[in-house]
Amino acid sequence: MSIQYEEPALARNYGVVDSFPKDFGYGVEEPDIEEESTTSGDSKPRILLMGLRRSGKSSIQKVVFHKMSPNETLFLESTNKIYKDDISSSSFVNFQIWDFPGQVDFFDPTFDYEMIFRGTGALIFVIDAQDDYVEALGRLHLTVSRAYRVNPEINFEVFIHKVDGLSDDHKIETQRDVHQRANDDLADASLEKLHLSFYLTSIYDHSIFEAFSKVVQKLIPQLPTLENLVNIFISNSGIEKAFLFDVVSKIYIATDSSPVDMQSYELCCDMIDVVIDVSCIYGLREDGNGSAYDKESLAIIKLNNTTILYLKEVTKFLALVCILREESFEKKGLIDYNFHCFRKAIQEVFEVGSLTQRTGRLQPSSSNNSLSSVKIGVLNGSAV
Ligand SMILES: Nc1nc2c(ncn2[C@@H]2O[C@H](COP(=O)(O)OP(=O)(O)OP(=O)(O)O)[C@@H](O)[C@H]2O)c(=O)[nH]1
Repeated sequence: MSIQYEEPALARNYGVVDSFPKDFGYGVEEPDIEEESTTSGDSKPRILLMGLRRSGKSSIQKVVFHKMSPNETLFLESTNKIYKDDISSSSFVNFQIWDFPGQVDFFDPTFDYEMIFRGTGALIFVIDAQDDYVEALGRLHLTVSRAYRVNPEINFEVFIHKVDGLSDDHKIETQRDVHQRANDDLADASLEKLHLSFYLTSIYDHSIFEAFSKVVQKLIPQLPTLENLVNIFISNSGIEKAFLFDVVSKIYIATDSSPVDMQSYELCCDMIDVVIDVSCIYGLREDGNGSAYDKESLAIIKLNNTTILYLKEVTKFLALVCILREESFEKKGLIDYNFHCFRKAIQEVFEVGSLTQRTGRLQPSSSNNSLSSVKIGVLNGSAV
């Protein structure tokens, strides 16, 4: 069987945010896979999307990275080629997503799975939870065991998908059952060391963005540094929760160490949508030029429950979105000063535009992971 590879034809569909600058989005033409295999040492880390036909792989990719509305996915045609999508979303989230057709036989001798798995950072296996998943579990086992033998460093992620059709009890029961059976299969094959992570996902809510955020975070070696920086920033600024967002995809690449609740995450995602929409309509220059998101991007929204949402640009692709109480916002000068220090530290950690990656992980070519240069003002609420 010969496998064909397809480049994204016109994948830059931002829907309502059409006026994002061209270089704001995702996707650069990639060389053919054959070419890449010869230079696999410096190819971008890959996230593979695998699973049975119609499990929802293409929908996930389109909704998360191309702003397709969930309803539009009803009209997606079946994928019959490997579809490579280059996600150059920010200076440090820099990877390719490969969407595999459901009917691909990975174990066909003509299929160079060794090359594919060798350069892979994460393998996402999508299981349709609304369907009978026995066959999917068999395929999951075959796929991950083969991939693990080639590259034990891969993160194996299982999306129990389309859970929008399931009641809460049914969701939990399905997750427990899938978890149990998949791990039993691994134990039978003496592959206990192979770790699978499970997520309940749907394109009809924010769960797919949250799951993807966690998958991507595992590929960022600087994650502990980023989390530390967010922690230092919020604890010295009276902020309750903060997310460092990739603005286009709404994936959060880091947050503070308090637990993430879906409502806060959704609120922050909605804020990004509002800010970008308003900016697209009213923020561009009269000649239509300019960017909907730039160095000046800043928004403060007061909710009717004494909560404040605060969004500010960090880098060309990243925004910090914070949730805080109204009384903490009285120390706005302190927050602004601390934010200034935070932004500087982030920029030092990731020298903009100078990313290289090795071993399937995302790496900056030059980074300063030291927190020693971070100065944060904490003088009883007054800015320093
Ligand atoms: N209810 C529900 N339907 C979904 C969800 N995600 C995808 N779908 C639907 O599932 C169907 C198949 O989606 P695709 O994305 O084409 O599936 P695929 O896995 O890429 O399929 P192949 O290309 O054949 O391998 C579409 O009709 C989608 O609208 C979801 O979260 N919930």
